[in-house]
Amino acid sequence: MAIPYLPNFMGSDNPPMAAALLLPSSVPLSPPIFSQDDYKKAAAYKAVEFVHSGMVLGLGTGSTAKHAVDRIAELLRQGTLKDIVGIPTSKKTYDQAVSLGIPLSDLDSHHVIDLAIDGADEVDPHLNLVKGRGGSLLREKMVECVCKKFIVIVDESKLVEYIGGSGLAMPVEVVPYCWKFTAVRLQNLFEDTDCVAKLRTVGDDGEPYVTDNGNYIVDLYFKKAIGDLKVASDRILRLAGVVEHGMFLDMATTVIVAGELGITIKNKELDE
Ligand SMILES: O=C(CO)[C@H](O)[C@H](O)COP(=O)(O)O
Repeated sequence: MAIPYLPNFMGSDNPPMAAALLLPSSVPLSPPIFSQDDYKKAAAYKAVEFVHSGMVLGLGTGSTAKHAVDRIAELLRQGTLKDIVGIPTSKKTYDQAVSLGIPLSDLDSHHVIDLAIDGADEVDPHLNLVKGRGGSLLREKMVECVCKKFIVIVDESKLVEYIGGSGLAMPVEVVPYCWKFTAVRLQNLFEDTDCVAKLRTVGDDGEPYVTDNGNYIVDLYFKKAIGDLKVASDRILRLAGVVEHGMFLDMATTVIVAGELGITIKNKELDE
């Protein structure tokens, strides 16, 4: 079926992806609609092409990374990949990988990781990221900062002009002790951007969301750009009570973006 403007991830070099994205035959020849999840899957499958047998792999967290973990498991089952060791970045990913039979380990046993694949909430033109809207930023950062290669997989909705530019949360993991005090201090750090700090909650009762590490998350909402990101990062990390923040600066080596026009691969070394 020739569909003129199908993105290039439908190419014959990737039949599984093509199959995954083909619309059912009952759908008429009106322009095919690809969902955001189709794009996430396309980016994830493309990233897994960079995985080789024998690698130690950082396994990301979230709805995009989940597709990559599924695909790695599929290639292991097929025997196309062998001797993979996964380092999961959350309990959720750990559970998914265990259920799929991916051999797992941790940072205590593997201090260097060959490749990590993970999603992101925002990607700026310099490949700086916001991560952690899924709540796993601490383990993600611990794993992804020791990777030789860190491939970020996103659909095009995650591209922003500047960090914070989506108007959505920039998460900060904080210890539960006197979190209100820490939230106020965080908000005050960025008062010139009319920043609002909010505790992340779950359920109707407003119970605090608790991370895999037993901490809380304070989400920061910026109304404008926060300026020098390294300075902002240092200021946040200097606050006692802060464990880690969701800005991943200068960490991604490659970003794979899937969208209406197909797949774009941005490499740090080429773009900087
Ligand atoms: O940082 C993350 C989890 O902590 C996720 O990678 C990020 O939230 C993107 O998630 P999704 O792929 O579901 O859009």
